[in-house]
Amino acid sequence: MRVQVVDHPLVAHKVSVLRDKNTPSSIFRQLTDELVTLLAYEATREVRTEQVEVVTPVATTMGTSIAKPTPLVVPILRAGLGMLEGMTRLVPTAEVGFLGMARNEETLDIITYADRVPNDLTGRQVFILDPMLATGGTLAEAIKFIFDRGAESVTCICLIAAPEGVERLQKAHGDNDEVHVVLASLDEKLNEKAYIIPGLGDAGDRLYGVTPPPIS
Ligand SMILES: O=P(O)(O)OC[C@H]1O[C@H](OP(=O)(O)OP(=O)(O)O)[C@H](O)[C@@H]1O
Ligand SMILES: O=c1cc[nH]c(=O)[nH]1
Ligand SMILES: [Mg+2]
Repeated sequence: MRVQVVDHPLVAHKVSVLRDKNTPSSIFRQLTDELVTLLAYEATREVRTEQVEVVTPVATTMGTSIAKPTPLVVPILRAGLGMLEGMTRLVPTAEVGFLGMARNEETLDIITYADRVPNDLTGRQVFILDPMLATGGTLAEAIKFIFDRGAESVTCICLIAAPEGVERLQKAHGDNDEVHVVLASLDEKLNEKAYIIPGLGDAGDRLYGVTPPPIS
């Protein structure tokens, strides 16, 4: 497993505004969208391509095209949905599946409440979108879910991670070279409620302005 923290002043600036508790949902959504595009640029470096013939107005040349099967993007509902548009803007030919997952805030167990992902992912490069990697429970489960359907590789694009979550993924997938995690920030730690410190609070609530009932 490879972990990459994107070290760029624009990323650092936008993450700092996201963290601010006074940043309203409208700006939070916009910054999330912008950050995904910056992270996705790095995360897609190894996307499979093929050579194609291109006829310019003056010559014929060989060009590069994203190969089939096209990348599959999987946002983890709810918060990952805030990252979808930024990703598909950068990779418009990508296909999209959806996974609804929520952690029970008491037990920290993960509940998968929606599976809208194709059954057969044989040979596919999959990009999982979720802004927060806290205990790592959600992503560990999501990565396993995607590989169980036959995917070739999984790249997770997250905004903020806790070291505890990265360690959990290392334990689960450390020996798999086909797992890649791209982050905007690796924070200090988790607090006693498993929230990332300093973090930005609950990403879903901040994106959409509401706190849904607990899931069980
Ligand atoms: O690493 P973990 O400890 O599993 O926590 C991270 C998960 O928590 C958040 O989702 P949440 O369960 O709050 O659902 P939501 O997106 O609907 O708010 C976040 O978007 C991750 O999916
Ligand atoms: O800090 C955290 C931890 C889990 N989920 C979030 O949205 N934020
Ligand atoms: Mg939430």
